[in-house]
Amino acid sequence: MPLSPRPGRGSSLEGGADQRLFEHIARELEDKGYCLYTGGLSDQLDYILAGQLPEFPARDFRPARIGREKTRQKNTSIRRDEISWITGERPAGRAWLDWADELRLYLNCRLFLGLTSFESHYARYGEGDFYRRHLDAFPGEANRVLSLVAYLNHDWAPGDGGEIILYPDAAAPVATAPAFGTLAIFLAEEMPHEVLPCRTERLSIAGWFRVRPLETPLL
Ligand SMILES: O=C(O)CCC(=O)C(=O)O
Ligand SMILES: [Fe+2]
Repeated sequence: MPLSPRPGRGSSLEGGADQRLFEHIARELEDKGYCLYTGGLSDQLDYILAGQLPEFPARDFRPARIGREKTRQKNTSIRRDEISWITGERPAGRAWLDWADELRLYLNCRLFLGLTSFESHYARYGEGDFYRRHLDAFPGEANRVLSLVAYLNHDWAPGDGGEIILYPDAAAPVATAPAFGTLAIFLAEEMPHEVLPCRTERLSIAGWFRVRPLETPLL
């Protein structure tokens, strides 16, 4: 399915509706170190995210691992999802990477973050799957700086589990259901978080803005 900008509505590359969302994210990051956004998507982002579902690549999912490069390992007591890296070869994935790049440039201007790249994968949690409390980056490694998760689950019900819980340093934990249109953005080195066990399939895209390019290929 081709996924070019929605006809007649303007590309997000031209700026527009998403600028308000970008500014909201910047403010929340400044204030709290995270943003859990449930405020409604622009037409463009709604279209981009809805476009991922038909492309959800059924065959190249593989069990997620923890750690990076030499220390990478599968550990199903910590993490049970399956992932598929987004390479940008397919139109929906490309549109998502382009959108994330606009956000990267905005946040660089606004918060001087110096983000240089973005890596992202689809994630599929099956019934009973979870991701225990963790950080997305080891402090001081100057690697993954900002995490971005977009949820793709229409009709997510309260009993379906799968909430993401953020654990801010100086405030009570916050939980959000992985409903379609919700975005979670948080500082990767500073925000412990977890995914509670799911009672049904849970689809998402997770990505990380980095301050230096990948040294080894994605596995
Ligand atoms: O899917 C989520 O809500 C968060 C996933 C996550 O923490 C990760 O992939 O590192
Ligand atoms: Fe994480």
